[in-house]
Amino acid sequence: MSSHPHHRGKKKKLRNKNEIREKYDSEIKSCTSRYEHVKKETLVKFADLPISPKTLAGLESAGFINMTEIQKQSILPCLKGSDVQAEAMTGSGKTLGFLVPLLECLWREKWSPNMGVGALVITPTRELAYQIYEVLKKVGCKHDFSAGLIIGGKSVEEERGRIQRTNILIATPGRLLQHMDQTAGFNCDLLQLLVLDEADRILDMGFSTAMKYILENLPRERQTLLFSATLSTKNIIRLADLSLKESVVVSTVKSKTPSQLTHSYVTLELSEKLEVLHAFIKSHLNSKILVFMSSCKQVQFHNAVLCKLRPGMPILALHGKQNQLRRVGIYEAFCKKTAAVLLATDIAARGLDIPAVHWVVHLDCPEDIETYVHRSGRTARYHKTGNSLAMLLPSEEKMVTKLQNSGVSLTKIRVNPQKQVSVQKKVQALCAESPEIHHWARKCFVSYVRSVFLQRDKSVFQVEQLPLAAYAASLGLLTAPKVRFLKKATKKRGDNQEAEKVESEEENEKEEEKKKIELPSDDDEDDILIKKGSSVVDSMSTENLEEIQPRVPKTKAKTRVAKAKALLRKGIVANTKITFDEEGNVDSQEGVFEQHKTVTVDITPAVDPSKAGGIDIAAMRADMGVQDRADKLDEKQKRQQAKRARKEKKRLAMAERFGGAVAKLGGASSEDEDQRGVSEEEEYSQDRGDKDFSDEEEEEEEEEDRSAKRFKSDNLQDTEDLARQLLGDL
Ligand SMILES: Nc1ncnc2c1ncn2[C@@H]1O[C@H](COP(=O)(O)OP(=O)(O)OP(=O)(O)O)[C@@H](O)[C@H]1O
Repeated sequence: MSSHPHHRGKKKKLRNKNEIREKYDSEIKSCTSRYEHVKKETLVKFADLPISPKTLAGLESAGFINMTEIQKQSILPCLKGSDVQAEAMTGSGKTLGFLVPLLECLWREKWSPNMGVGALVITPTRELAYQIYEVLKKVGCKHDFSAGLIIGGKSVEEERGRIQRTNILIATPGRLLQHMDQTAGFNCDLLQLLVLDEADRILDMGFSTAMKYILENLPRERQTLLFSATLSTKNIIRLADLSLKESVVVSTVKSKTPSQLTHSYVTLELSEKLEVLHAFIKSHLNSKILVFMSSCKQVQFHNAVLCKLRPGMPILALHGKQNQLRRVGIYEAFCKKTAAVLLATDIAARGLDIPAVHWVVHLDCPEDIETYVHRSGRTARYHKTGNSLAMLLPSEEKMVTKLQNSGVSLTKIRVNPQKQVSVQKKVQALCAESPEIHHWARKCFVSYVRSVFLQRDKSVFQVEQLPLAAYAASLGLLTAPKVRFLKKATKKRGDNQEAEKVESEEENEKEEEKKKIELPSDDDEDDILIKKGSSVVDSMSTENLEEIQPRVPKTKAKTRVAKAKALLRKGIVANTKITFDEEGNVDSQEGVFEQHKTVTVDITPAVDPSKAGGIDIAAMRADMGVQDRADKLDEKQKRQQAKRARKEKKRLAMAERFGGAVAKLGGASSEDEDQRGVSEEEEYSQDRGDKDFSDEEEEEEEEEDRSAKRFKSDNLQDTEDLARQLLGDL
C-alpha cells in the first residue's frame, strides 16, 4: 500500500535533515578526534589542521593556504579549548590565529543564529575592529553565523535592534559596555569564547575599569584568548581579572620587530621638524609613508600646511577627532594608494594592516618601546620589507639606547643639508594670510608642549629643554602662545625664572589676541561651506582628499548694541536714512540699505528728536537688548536644527556604510558590498559639508580642558569616556 504523497515528502525532508545532522556530527567527531594527534611540528598548510570544511573553504577562497609561524603555534591549543596568551611580531598573522579557532568553536557547538552571542572579540580601536570584521567576513563566508560590529561613532539604536541576533561580536570596550548597560535583553550569558586583540592595550590603564565591568557581565566558564605583539609582564599581572584557566603561553617572538624592517633615526632640533618632514616627503615621492605624531592638533596643523606647501604627493590625515565615517574612508583611501602620506596619531599605531607601507616616520618620539614597535609594525608586514625613521630631539636620543637594550637597533643617519630647505618663511606667510592656519599653528604648539609635558618617561621627554620660541617660529607664529599648564607646573616648582618667561609669553599672547582678524560668524555658514569647497579645488590634486578645512577661531560677534555704541562714539547718528524720489530729491527718512530695514524699524521708536543728538540711549539699549536676545535665540534654534539634520544624515550614511551592525557570514559578501555603495567622494563631501566650525570649536575647547590621561587616549576618547560615565567616574 503506497503512502500519501504529502507524507512521502515529509519523510524525505526528515530523512534529509537527519542525514545533514549525521554528517555534521561525524565531521565534528572526525575533527575533534584529531585534536590530540596532530603535531604542530608537522603543520604547514591550513588543510593540515583538524578544522571544518567550511572554515577551510573560507580560508582558501580568501587566498590563505600556508600558515604563518604564530598560526602553526597557536591555533591547535586554541582548538583544544585552552586559554591562550599569544605573542608574535607585528604583521605575522595573529588575526587568523584567533579567527580560525573562533569559527571552529561555534561550529563545534552547533551554534545557530538564534542562540545569541557565542564569541566576542574586543579591540582597542574602531579601525582595528572594522578590519577584523572584514577578515571575518571573508574567512567565515561559508558559515551561517551572524557577525556584528559594535564600535563607537555609530548609532546605538541601529546596533540595539540587531545586537540580539548576533553570534560573533567585534567590539570596542566603551560601546560594548554601553550595550551591556542599556540594551534591554542583551546579554552574553552563553558566551563560549572571548578574544582580546592587542590585549596589553585593552588591559592597560585606559581600559581597565571598562574591562572590569565587561568581564563581570561575561560567564566565567568560557575560553579566553589574548593576542598581541607586546604582551609585557606588567599586563600579565592584570590577567588575574580575566579568570584564565591554566593558560598556554605561545610566543614566536625572536626579536621584537621583523628582520626585514630597517630602523634608523635622525637627531634634529624641534624647530627643524617640519622642514625635515617636508624634505623627506619630497625625496620619497613614490613611497607610501605613514607619519606618527603625538596629538590630533599636530596632525591637523601639519596636514593643513603640507597641503598648502604641495610637496608633490597626496596628503591624508587620520585622527580621533574625525567622525567614524571619515575615519574609515581615510583608512580605506590610504590602503588603496601606492604613493601617499598619511599623517596620524597613535590611533593608527596598532593592528592596522595597510598594504605596502614603505616608511613609518616617527615625527614625534614614541612614548615607549611598545609604541615604537607597534607604530613601526605598520610596515614590513608579512614578508614585505619596510623602513622606520625616528626624528628625535637631542634629549630623546635616550630612547635609542632603550630600544637597543630591548633588541631593536637603530642606525643614526643625517639629513642631507642640500635637501633640507627651510620652509619657515613660507609657513609664516601661510599663517599671515590664513587665520585658519594661524589658529592651527597655535593649537599645534600648545598640544605638542602638553604631550611632552605629560609623558611619563622624564629621562627622555624634557619639557623644560624645549626651545619654545624657535619652535613657535618654525610653525609660522611670531610669538609663542601661552601654555597655562606649564606655567602652573613651573610655579609649583617655585621656579620663578621660568614663570616670568611664561608670563611674558602670556603677554605676547594677549597682544596677538588684540590683533586677531575678524572672522566669519556662524551666520556665514554658507560662505564657510563655499570656502570649504573651493579650498578642495585649490588643493594640490583632486586625489588630495583630506585637505583639512581648519576651524575658524570663534571671535565674539559684535552685538547690535556694541555696533550702535561704536557709531555713537564716532559721532554718527544712527538710523538716519535718506531716500530719493524719482527725480533724485531727498524724499524722506527711508532706508538706503534695504537689507537693514528690520533693524531700522526696531530702533526707530528709540529716536526722540527732542533730545540732544536725537537718540534716547536708554530706551534704545533696552529695545536693542530685546532684539538681540530674540536674534540669539533664533540663531541658536537654527543651529540646533542644522545640527539635528546633520546628525540624522550621518546616521543614515553610517547605517548604509556598515550595513547596520550585523552581517550574515554565509553569503554576506555580496550583500555587504552593495551596502557599501557610498562612494569615497560622497563620503568626503558629506563629511566636509556637514561639519560646522562652531561645533568643532566647542569640541576642541572641551578637549583642551581634559586631563592628562584623556589626552593620551585620543584614539579612544568616546569609548573611554563613555565607560567612565557609565561607571560614574566622571
Ligand atoms: N597564512 C597567511 N597567508 C598569507 N597571508 C597571511 C596569512 N596570515 C596573515 N596573512 C596576511 O598578513 C598580514 C598581517 O596579518 P595580521 O594583520 O593578522 O598581522 P598581526 O600579527 O595581527 O599584526 P599586528 O600585530 O600589527 O596587529 C595581513 O595582510 C594578512 O592578510
